[in-house]
Amino acid sequence: MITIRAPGKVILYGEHAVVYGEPALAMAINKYLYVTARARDDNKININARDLRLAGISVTISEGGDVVAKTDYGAVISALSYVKRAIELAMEYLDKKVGIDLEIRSEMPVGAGLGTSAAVAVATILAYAKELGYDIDKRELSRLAWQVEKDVQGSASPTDTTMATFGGIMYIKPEGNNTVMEPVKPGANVPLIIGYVPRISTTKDLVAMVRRKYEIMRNIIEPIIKSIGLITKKGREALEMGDLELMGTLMNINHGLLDALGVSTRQLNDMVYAARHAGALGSKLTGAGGGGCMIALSDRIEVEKAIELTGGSVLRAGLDTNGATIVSND
Ligand SMILES: Nc1ncnc2c1ncn2[C@@H]1O[C@H](COP(=O)(O)OP(=O)(O)O)[C@@H](O)[C@H]1O
Ligand SMILES: C[C@@](O)(CCOP(=O)(O)O)CC(=O)O
Ligand SMILES: [Mg+2]
Repeated sequence: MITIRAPGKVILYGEHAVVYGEPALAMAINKYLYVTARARDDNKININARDLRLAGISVTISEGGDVVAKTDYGAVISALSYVKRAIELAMEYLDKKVGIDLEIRSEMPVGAGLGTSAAVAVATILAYAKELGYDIDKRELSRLAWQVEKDVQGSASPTDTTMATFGGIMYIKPEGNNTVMEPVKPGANVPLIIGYVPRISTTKDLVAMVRRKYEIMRNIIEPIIKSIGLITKKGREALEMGDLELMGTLMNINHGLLDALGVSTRQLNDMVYAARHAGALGSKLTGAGGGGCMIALSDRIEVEKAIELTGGSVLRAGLDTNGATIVSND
């Protein structure tokens, strides 16, 4: 039996634009998704995902007290699609099919922009390989997990899977099927507050929504995407110089452009503006949007309170520098 953990991430600059080949700047956070794997002696795959919230349960209670519970089968299968694809690709890559019990736990809200889909893909592939006694190179692990995101999401960048695999702060630029990833050394400590509200849509739907806009009015959407790319490059310089004020200004512009793409919401904007009014140097949504998470560049308690006053929850997280690691191996 083995337990693997993989970190979540926040994107400082560049979400959505990175799906179109622009760079992104991301930081792995010390909040983790855990996968425990135990090989079985049959061919079954048994998945116990404790943190998935599924709507739509129907229960029938008969006279004798028997209870029959039903849930939307399609929704269950779709919710488990990242885990299922991760196992399929791991089996293909290792050319070895063995039944497995998987137990999944997340310290992060699922589907809120912190990259749980990538963390679950990375941790599942690594847990399957290690439980069967194989080593897997981190570059290969991150490539396979990116493939999971591409297959399930339809279109995906390597940002989240790279962060969940390697950790740290990374400048990422997709180049075809390759990923240029450059570790970034910050010139100052970067204080971040994460605020979140529940998200209804998935990353898959939000990425598809931006794609539709891109196809219908490319001459308008493309400059926004390119502009986000320029912000990311400048943001990296600001981070390396430790210029927090410039970083904040760039976050604000980035948020405006994400709003222009249609991926912000009223609740996200409320949190973003409340944080700025309470003294944050900058704030933006992070991840796919549509609800979910925002980040504020600040360490002020007033900023946390302001986010909470809008109805958001606050998550305190620091930097993860290890990426995917073994937690225990019996
Ligand atoms: N703990 C988990 N167990 C099983 N699947 C998970 C878990 N966490 C995330 N996933 C998968 O990832 C999806 C959320 O991914 P996504 O919409 O990309 O949001 P994010 O990556 O920002 O959390 C879930 O709907 C589910 O399919
Ligand atoms: C919107 C996007 O740039 C980031 C999505 O992040 P998350 O799944 O919301 O954590 C998509 C991607 O990079 O594949
Ligand atoms: Mg995701």
